[in-house]
Amino acid sequence: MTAEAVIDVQGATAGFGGPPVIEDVDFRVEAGEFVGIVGPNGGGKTTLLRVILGLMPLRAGRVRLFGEPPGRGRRRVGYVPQYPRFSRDFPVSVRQLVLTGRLGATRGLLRYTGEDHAIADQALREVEIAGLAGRPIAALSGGELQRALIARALATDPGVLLLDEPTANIDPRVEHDFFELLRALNRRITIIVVTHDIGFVSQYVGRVACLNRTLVHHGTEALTPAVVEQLYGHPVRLIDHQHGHG
Ligand SMILES: Nc1ncnc2c1ncn2[C@@H]1O[C@H](COP(=O)(O)OP(=O)(O)OP(=O)(O)O)[C@@H](O)[C@H]1O
Repeated sequence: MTAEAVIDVQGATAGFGGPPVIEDVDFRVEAGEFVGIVGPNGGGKTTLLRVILGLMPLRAGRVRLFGEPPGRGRRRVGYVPQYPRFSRDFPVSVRQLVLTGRLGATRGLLRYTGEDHAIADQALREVEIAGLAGRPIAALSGGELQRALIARALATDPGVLLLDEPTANIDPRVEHDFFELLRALNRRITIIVVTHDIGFVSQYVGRVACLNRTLVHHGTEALTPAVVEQLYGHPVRLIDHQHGHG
């Protein structure tokens, strides 16, 4: 018997009343993998993440997270959404933001424990922004805020990290550092990252899943221009950003 998958999506179809946004998607992720999900705007990437988390009903198919229905399994997912649900001007420090990752574990008690603080500090060290712990989140760069959000997700002690477009507001030089960080985190945790950036991500991840309503490609073999053309409907250059902008 094979080890239980972290994520097991079978034949998933979902949408918003009109035609399905994702259709008959099979998507399986094993423990320890680093998987990229790419695809055009509106291709259904965020929808697939929401289906995985049980935040959107399925019209057909089945989802298991750590072998459980998503409503139960999602407690073990560190989700970093595309647009954080708080205002950047909200007057909290980086440490306070990361500590909110412990709220699920405090079981409604209004005080964080010493252990919560230790876990939050460790998460800040792991994403290499311990020096920014006392800074208001309003005073962070886009890249620093992303690291703070990942630290918050890590503070929940997750079994998998799910990141939706984490590099959307990051310039290519910082993006390289950011993916290096994800690569380092992947030594101990399964990571799934949604991105537009097809050329860049394939240098880092072990596997790329290409989603444009259906899963166009889902393998370990390198992306070919033909697959990319099928995905976007037109040829796309696979640009290596490291040698792009100066
Ligand atoms: N709440 C909603 N009601 C109706 N349609 C929606 C809703 N949310 C998303 N959609 C539609 O579903 C489709 C897929 O959206 P989704 O956000 O999953 O795509 P995506 O691949 O993540 O796109 P992007 O790369 O632009 O973030 C889009 O056509 C979008 O307009």
